[in-house]
Amino acid sequence: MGRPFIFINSAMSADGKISTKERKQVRISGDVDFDRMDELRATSDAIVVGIGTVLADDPSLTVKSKSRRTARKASGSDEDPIRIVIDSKARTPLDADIFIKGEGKRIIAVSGSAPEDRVKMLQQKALVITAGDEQVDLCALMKELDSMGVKRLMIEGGATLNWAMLSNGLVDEIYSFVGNLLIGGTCAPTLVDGSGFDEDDVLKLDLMGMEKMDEGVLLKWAVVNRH
Ligand SMILES: NC(=O)C1=CN([C@@H]2O[C@H](COP(=O)(O)OP(=O)(O)OC[C@H]3O[C@@H](n4cnc5c(N)ncnc54)[C@H](O)[C@@H]3O)[C@@H](O)[C@H]2O)C=CC1
Ligand SMILES: Nc1nc(O)c(N)c(N[C@@H]2O[C@H](COP(=O)(O)O)[C@@H](O)[C@H]2O)n1
Repeated sequence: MGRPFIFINSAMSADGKISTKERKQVRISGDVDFDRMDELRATSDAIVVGIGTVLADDPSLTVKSKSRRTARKASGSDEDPIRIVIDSKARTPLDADIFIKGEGKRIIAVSGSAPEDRVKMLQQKALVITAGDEQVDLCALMKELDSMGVKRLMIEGGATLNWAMLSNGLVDEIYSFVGNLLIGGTCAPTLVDGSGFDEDDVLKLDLMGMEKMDEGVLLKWAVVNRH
């Protein structure tokens, strides 16, 4: 395939929102779903987020369970998967939690349009990969990650990155926890934002499974990619 197996994991409200209109993080998942997410992190080679998520949430993206961290270590891996930020203009703050918390490699994926001084600063903290001219070229990046040994890749959002990955045919499966709340707001991000598909071109999914979890439901979808 020339790229890793790629899945999106996300939590959304019953009306499809993944955070508020101010892009403030909301606890949508319950304990069981957060634990399922932790297992997905622990069994992935790398976790990817967009710069919008880093600026909004400052996530650490670490594996939370001590036993899972220990098991990863025992199998010769770092306690945390490689943590990757898609950041065309190299805006990741130098004091972001992904640099401070956990262990293992960090990658900042930038484009040719990133300011050189910012790239130099980030190189003190992470491996910086340049792919694409104005925006990160996600297809080229996925190929490069594959050649580095990343075979199982978890996408943790946000809405714009999810769109970019899906519209480039780069996603195999989506795991979406739907929580028992409404967030509302025309501008609140949804599972997939971006410019959207045309009517004749909508992306089809196959339902792989559904399960009641916490006070919501977990939906598992396979993406029917066109190529
Ligand atoms: N409930 C959940 O499961 C999750 C919710 N979120 C929420 O999502 C929101 C952030 O989502 P967004 O603002 O959409 O930001 P995002 O995290 O999707 O990052 C998008 C940014 O990535 C950059 N980028 C670089 N190369 C790109 C490319 N090739 N294609 C597209 N974008 C590229 C652009 O600067 C773009 O604005 C936050 O409010 C956060 O709380 C984020 C993760 C999980
Ligand atoms: N799966 C899930 N459920 C929720 O209810 C959420 N609010 C989120 N949010 C995302 O989780 C990330 C936080 O990671 P750390 O705890 O800092 O490791 C962050 O990206 C949130 O947007 N996810």
